[in-house]
Amino acid sequence: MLEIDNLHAFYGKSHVLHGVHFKVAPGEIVALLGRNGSGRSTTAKAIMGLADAEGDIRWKGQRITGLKPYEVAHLGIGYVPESRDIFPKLTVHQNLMLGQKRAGKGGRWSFDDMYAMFPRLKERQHTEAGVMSGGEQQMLTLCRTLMGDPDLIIIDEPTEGLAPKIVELVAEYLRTLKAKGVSVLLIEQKLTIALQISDRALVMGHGSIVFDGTPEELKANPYVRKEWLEVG
Ligand SMILES: Nc1ncnc2c1ncn2[C@@H]1O[C@H](COP(=O)(O)OP(=O)(O)OP(=O)(O)O)[C@@H](O)[C@H]1O
Repeated sequence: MLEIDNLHAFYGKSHVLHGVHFKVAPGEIVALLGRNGSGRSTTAKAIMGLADAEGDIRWKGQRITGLKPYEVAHLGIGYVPESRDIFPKLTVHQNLMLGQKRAGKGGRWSFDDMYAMFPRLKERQHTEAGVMSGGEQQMLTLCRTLMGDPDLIIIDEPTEGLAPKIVELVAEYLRTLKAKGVSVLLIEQKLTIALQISDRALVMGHGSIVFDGTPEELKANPYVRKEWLEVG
């Protein structure tokens, strides 16, 4: 479904991705792990047309390298960046309505689906998004992207800074996506959560993929965990 081969990315003269290659199959949750600065966010940005990229990014057989961000989104790849991405002056419900623009009313998700996943958003549906807490804005960003009905969603550090209870809700959200056939590329620091919910784990180091295997294979590989993830 998503196939990446020999991907290089650049910030000006700085060459930060060096031949990245991996695949995401339909309905698969793939965790993209690695230390800070290893190139995970840049990989997401390169796919979304937000970083200078060379190489092959294929989506459903079509080469999408170098497309504009709105073109990539239009093809069905949703992106939830690390920074919260909401319209602060609009209400929660209005934010979700804007998210729905790509899908129209024919999408697989309803407002009620979002409110069932995150009841706090239902309580606050008429509240201006900008006055909500960081965690609530994070939930809204996830839901707004999902309302566009992507077939793949790329999520950068969704649990960063969230209370454990909300982290559990986010994990449940990811399981719901998978149950409805949405693929997920999950950039995550929390190894335990990432390994619990993912079908496959990728580890990046210095702008390359240094491990690609199942969560069980990663758990059984102390070398990769110690060398590239700093856990024993
Ligand atoms: N806008 C930028 N301009 C120049 N260099 C950048 C920029 N963004 C990231 N880099 C560099 O690119 C490399 C990869 O960074 P990237 O953000 O992709 O890593 P990461 O694994 O996602 O880590 P983090 O969680 O810290 O973002 C790092 O060396 C980083 O310093």
